[in-house]
Amino acid sequence: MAFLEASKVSKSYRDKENREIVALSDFTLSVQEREFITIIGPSGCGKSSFLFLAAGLEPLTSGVLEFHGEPVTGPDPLSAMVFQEYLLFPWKTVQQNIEFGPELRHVPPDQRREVSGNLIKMVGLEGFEKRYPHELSGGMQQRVSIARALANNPKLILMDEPFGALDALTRETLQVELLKIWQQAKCTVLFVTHSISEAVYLADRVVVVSKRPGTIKEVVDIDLPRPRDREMFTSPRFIEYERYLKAMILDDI
Ligand SMILES: Nc1ncnc2c1ncn2[C@@H]1O[C@H](COP(=O)(O)OP(=O)(O)OP(=O)(O)O)[C@@H](O)[C@H]1O
Repeated sequence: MAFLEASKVSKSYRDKENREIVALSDFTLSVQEREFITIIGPSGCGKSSFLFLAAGLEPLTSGVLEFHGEPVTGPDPLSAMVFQEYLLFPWKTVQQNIEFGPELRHVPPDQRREVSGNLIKMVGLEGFEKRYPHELSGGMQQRVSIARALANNPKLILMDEPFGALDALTRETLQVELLKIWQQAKCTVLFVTHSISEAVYLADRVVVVSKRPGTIKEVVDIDLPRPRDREMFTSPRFIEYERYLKAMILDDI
């Protein structure tokens, strides 16, 4: 049994004139535990919609979607979402933002402190515990968002263009760190991106979604060794994956 199983999932919305917009159709994907999956496709093809369905934040229109063997019917404490906008509480410090989830779950203060201390180390924010979000760069705020998501010890992390708003260098640094965090946290990641190189660099498998209504065009295994390093970006195999994926997306626009 797959860890996350989508079988013939479809999702429709209604626009203001009550016309149906089919965002996803016949979307079938099996994700295994601890896989790193990236999802790419043309703008508006339903990538974010799929994450929202998997997070239980939107109901499906038809099909079957199961997470750890149970139908997804609403938010699950074993999954967490990270968005492009950092969505931190501006009135809370780094530490308080990270401890928010455990606090809601009535985890005692000393245990919460331990959890946030470990995560602050993991995401490289030591020394910034008492800072407020407005005192941090975009990259640091996104580190806090990732730590906050991890604070509930999720098994599945759904990331919607998390590095989309960051400058190129910060983005590269966070890609490297995310892979380390993923390996340490032993979780499964579904990661939506518009960047083909980011998709290849991070993934075990890249899911290519067709233009709307989004359906899976192809799932490409990324046969590059781990741990990944930046040198790979210029390797012939990496460039070949990029070229192949780009052609597939351009073919659809
Ligand atoms: N809440 C909503 N109500 C109505 N239509 C919606 C809603 N959410 C998404 N849509 C529509 O569904 C389609 C798929 O949107 P979605 O955001 O999932 O695509 P995407 O591939 O993530 O796009 P992008 O790459 O531009 O972020 C789009 O046409 C979008 O306008």
